[in-house]
Amino acid sequence: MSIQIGIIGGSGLYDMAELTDRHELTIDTPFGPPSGPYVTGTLGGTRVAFLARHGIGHRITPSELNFRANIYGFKTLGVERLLSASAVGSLREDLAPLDLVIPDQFIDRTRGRVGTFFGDGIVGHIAFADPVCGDLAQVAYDAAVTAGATVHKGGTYVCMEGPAFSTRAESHLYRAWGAHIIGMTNLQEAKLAREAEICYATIALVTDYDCWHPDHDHVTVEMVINTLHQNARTAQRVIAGAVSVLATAPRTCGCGQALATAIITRPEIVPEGTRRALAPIMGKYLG
Ligand SMILES: CSC[C@H]1O[C@H](OP(=O)(O)O)[C@H](O)[C@@H]1O
Ligand SMILES: Nc1ncnc2[nH]cnc12
Repeated sequence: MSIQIGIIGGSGLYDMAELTDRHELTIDTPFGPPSGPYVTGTLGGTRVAFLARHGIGHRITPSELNFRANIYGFKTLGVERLLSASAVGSLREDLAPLDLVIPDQFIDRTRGRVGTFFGDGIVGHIAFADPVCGDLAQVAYDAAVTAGATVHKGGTYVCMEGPAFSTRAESHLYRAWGAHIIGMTNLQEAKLAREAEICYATIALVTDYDCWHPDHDHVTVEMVINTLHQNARTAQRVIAGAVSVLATAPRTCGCGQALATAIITRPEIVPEGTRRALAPIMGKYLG
């Protein structure tokens, strides 16, 4: 049975306790293994698939994440809308720890990560001016308001390579660029989800003021995890609320047709192996 809603949990969100009728699914992909098993289950009456981004026990660094495999796995399950939850540092005074942000832009400060399904004989270029699905972001925002969270709609997420946190000079630079929050994981996910014609939006949980703020210590993992523990219930309520709305809201955005104008390679010259590997992602365009 196809599962249309996916959830990818980041630091501190390794499981969804409310999931009932749970099954673990190990999915192999042409790009290697995803971060771990997908947990399928029912959340408030709706079937969802959950994946812990960094693996069980948090053992995969942001640079080591197999973003292609993670998105491919969701696609093969039938996922059309993917909600991410992520810990972020704040680059603005008014975005305080425990606040939520639903970002709508990214700045890519990663290096050498694979962030596309294209290659190996097929070339395509998706539009990425608006990297987040506006409809899904609105649902996430509304769910956060309903859950009683302090939530900010929109904002620019700097995706840095890590795993070390930023230097103070970098932190000030990102502020000067007008960015709002910083993390290490969302950019490639958003790109690959778009290529896979999956709606993507992220619920960013502010855990710290990074290192620019004169009145706050530099960021530590302990600080991040302590804040996440305080916010875990809220995050789960927001996700559950969003899922209940998505369950009955038809998909009317353009994400499901993102590849319709993107592929430039003549279908008949796409190598057989590439065609086979990409069948779940773009088979409908390859004849
Ligand atoms: C544990 S602090 C740094 C870590 O937290 C964020 O992870 P995620 O986006 O998966 O919640 C950040 O991107 C870093 O990977
Ligand atoms: N300050 C920070 N920088 C990068 N990733 C983070 N995740 C949580 N806080 C962060």
